[in-house]
Order: sequence, then C-alpha cells, then structure tokens
Amino acid sequence: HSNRAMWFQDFFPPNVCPIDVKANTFYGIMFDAGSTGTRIHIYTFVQKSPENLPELEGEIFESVKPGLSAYADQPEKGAETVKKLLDMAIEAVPPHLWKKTPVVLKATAGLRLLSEEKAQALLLEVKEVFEESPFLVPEDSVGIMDGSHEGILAWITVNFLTGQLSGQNRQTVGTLDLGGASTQITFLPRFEETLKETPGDFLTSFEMFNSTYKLYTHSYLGFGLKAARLAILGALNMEVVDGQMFRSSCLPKQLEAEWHFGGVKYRYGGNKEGETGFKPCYLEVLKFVKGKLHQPDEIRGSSFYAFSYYYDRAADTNLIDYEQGGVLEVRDFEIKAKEVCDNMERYKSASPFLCMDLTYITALLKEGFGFRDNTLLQLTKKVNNIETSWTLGATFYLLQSLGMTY
Ligand SMILES: O=c1[nH]cnc2c1ncn2[C@@H]1O[C@H](COP(=O)(O)OP(=O)(O)O)[C@@H](O)[C@H]1O
Ligand SMILES: [Ca+2]
Repeated sequence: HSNRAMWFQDFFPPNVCPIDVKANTFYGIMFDAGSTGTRIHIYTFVQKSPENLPELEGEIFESVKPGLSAYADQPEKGAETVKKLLDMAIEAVPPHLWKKTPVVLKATAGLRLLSEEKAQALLLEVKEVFEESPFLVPEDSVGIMDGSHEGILAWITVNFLTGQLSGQNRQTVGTLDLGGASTQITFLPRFEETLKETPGDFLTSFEMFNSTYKLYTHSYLGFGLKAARLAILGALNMEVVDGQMFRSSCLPKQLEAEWHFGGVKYRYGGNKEGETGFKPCYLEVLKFVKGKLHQPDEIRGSSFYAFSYYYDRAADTNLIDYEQGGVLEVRDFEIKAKEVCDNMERYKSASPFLCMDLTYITALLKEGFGFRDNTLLQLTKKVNNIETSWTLGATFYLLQSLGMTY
C-alpha cells in the first residue's frame, strides 16, 4: 500500500477504481442518546501504513428528536428511532465490513434522570436492535455513561481535532458542554494549587495516545439548559397539580403556554402584573445557581471551547455565525441577555425562553463557574468538518479496547 500503488486513484471515481486502494479503511459507529435527541456518528478511519496510527478520515452524522427519555413508557418506539438511524450505517458502511464495525450507544443525562426500571427497559430494546443488525456488538455496547466520562471524552475530541494531543508544544484547551439536562466543565490544570484545592472526585487520570493526563472534570446533573428552565420556574421535582401555573420574570408578560419535558406537562407564563426584564430575571436565576458549583481559580484567566447550547443560543441571537461559530467574551452573553430581556416583545418570534436561557448562561458562567467578564469562549460546532462531541473520544476508546487501533 505504498503511495506508488495509489498514484492512479485520482483518475477514477472511487467506485470504479480498479483496485481497492481503501483496503485499510475501517469504521466505528457511536450513538449519543442525549436528553433532547438521539444522534448517530459514523466515523471512517484509514490505516495508511502499519507503523502509523490510523487517521480519522471523515464522519457521517444524523440526529432525531426527541431523545430516548421521551419514550420512557414506550421503549419499543424509542428503539425504533435508533433503528432508523442505524439504517444509515447500513448504507454508509460497505457490506464486507459490517461484521468488523462496532456499534455502541451511550446515554447521558436524560436517562440518568429516569427511574432505573424505565431506563433499563429502553436500553434493552436498543440492545435488541443492535443484536439484530449485521454489525459487531461489543460487550457493554448499550448503557448510561458516567458524567465524568462525558466531559473527558469531549475534551479528548476537541483537543485531538485541534492537534493538541500530538507533537510538540501542546497547549490543551478546556471545554464547556451545556446539554439539555446536564452541563460539563473540563480542563487540564496547570497549577499545583488547583490540584490541591479541587475535591478528589473532580480529578480523573487517564491515558490516551501514549500520554497520561490528569483532568479536572465535573458533570452537574440538573444544570442543563432545559432542566434549569424548570428549576428557575420552581417546577423541578414538583408534584405538578393539574392546571398549576409557573410564572417567571424571565418570560414575556402576557405569555401563557404549556411545555412537555421528561414526560410531564407544565403550564408556564410571564409575570402578568409584576416585574419582567433582565434585573429581576437575573436575581431569579441566581437563586438557583449561586453557591452550587465549584469554582476553580485557575479558569478565570484562561479561554475555553464551548459548544452545544452555548453555541445554539449564541447563533440564535447572531452573536456568532451559525455555520462558522466565533469567539466571544463572557460579557457578550450578558449584553445580549439584557437586550433580549428588556425588549421581550421585540423578540417574541423566537423561543419565549430566549431571555431566560441567555440569563441562565450568563449566571452559570459568571456566578456558577466564576469566569471573568472578559474570559474568551471559542464557540465551535465542527473542527475540520467533524462534530465537536464526546462521541469521537468515545470511539477512540472503543477502538482501543477492541485492539483495533491506538
Ligand atoms: O454532535 C453534536 N454536534 C453538535 N451539537 C450537538 C451534538 N450533539 C448534541 N449537540 C447539542 O447538545 C445540546 C443538547 O444536549 P443533549 O440533548 O445532548 O442533552 P444532555 O447532554 O444533557 O443529555 C444541543 O445544543 C445540541 O445541539
Ligand atoms: Ca450531550
């Protein structure tokens, strides 16, 4: 498989190339069963020579909404959504490689919040879908992922894609993930002080690509954007009485609506008579955020990669370009939150939660984690056309554990 054997491939469309120059291509399929949606990531790797590590060649990505947890009482229907996505992999992976291509599904906060019984019923149905597929189904192929792994694997993905896990002069970056039901912060501490001041269960050592890293990581369950909405409304873990109304100064005054989350129906609305706007909203949000999160001193001055709902809300309000992403300061979220909350009628075309979401993001960053107003956030959805998701890091681990690579 020297370069000499491949010189002619440029002259042929890939499907009629006379010899299989891609003989060393292999695949990995990773499902992300998130609280708001289920996604399939089909990664392609190429082993260019036996002495080098395989290279990541590309990704096929597709997603469906809602997530598995919305099917808590219909596990078969939930598994059906996984099957639909898996059919894409049948198309994408050449038949002779099906048997060698591993498929795994990891669920995050949505399933963590369900009862053990309901979560297991869903996972069992998914496992059956996998068993009936032509792919390789490893042990533990279906399960709920530990929150600390979620942060670490996303950190691996971002730092791998930006080239920080190989070569000289490595400058790793921290990552911030804001999901629907939980949120993660992960970084590589540089100061001895940080290690001393950090609770033990926030530190995890692991090995990747022949280096050992000791990372600061934590997943805050219930602090995802959608779970936070309920907490701010005061509706979290409430026995919702029929017709009960939850009001907030973060919502448009005249609003009255319904919202389904985690299989429960909530009625919510604005402060018809009382105050609305950024100031009262921020105070309301602070009641939920303040004093709940660990604040490592070290992060105040460093910059972070941020994705998921940080990205979505920044793009929704034109703080960044939806395709390109961009760099923001923490204060940009606050400026935008003020603009939206103090002109709620003007923004009524967008989600009624826009003011609450931006205010929550501001409070989470500043009062939760303790970032400065001028802390830089690099908002990214993709690096080199690969999604910034924990799924790539998880696939590296999977391939490593199967002895296929790394
Ligand atoms: O592969 C991905 N690429 C880009 N964004 C993603 C991907 N997977 C999830 N997201 C983002 O994650 C957020 C939803 O979080 P999710 O449903 O994963 O909740 P959870 O992490 O609390 O379980 C949304 O902002 C969604 O756009
Ligand atoms: Ca997620």
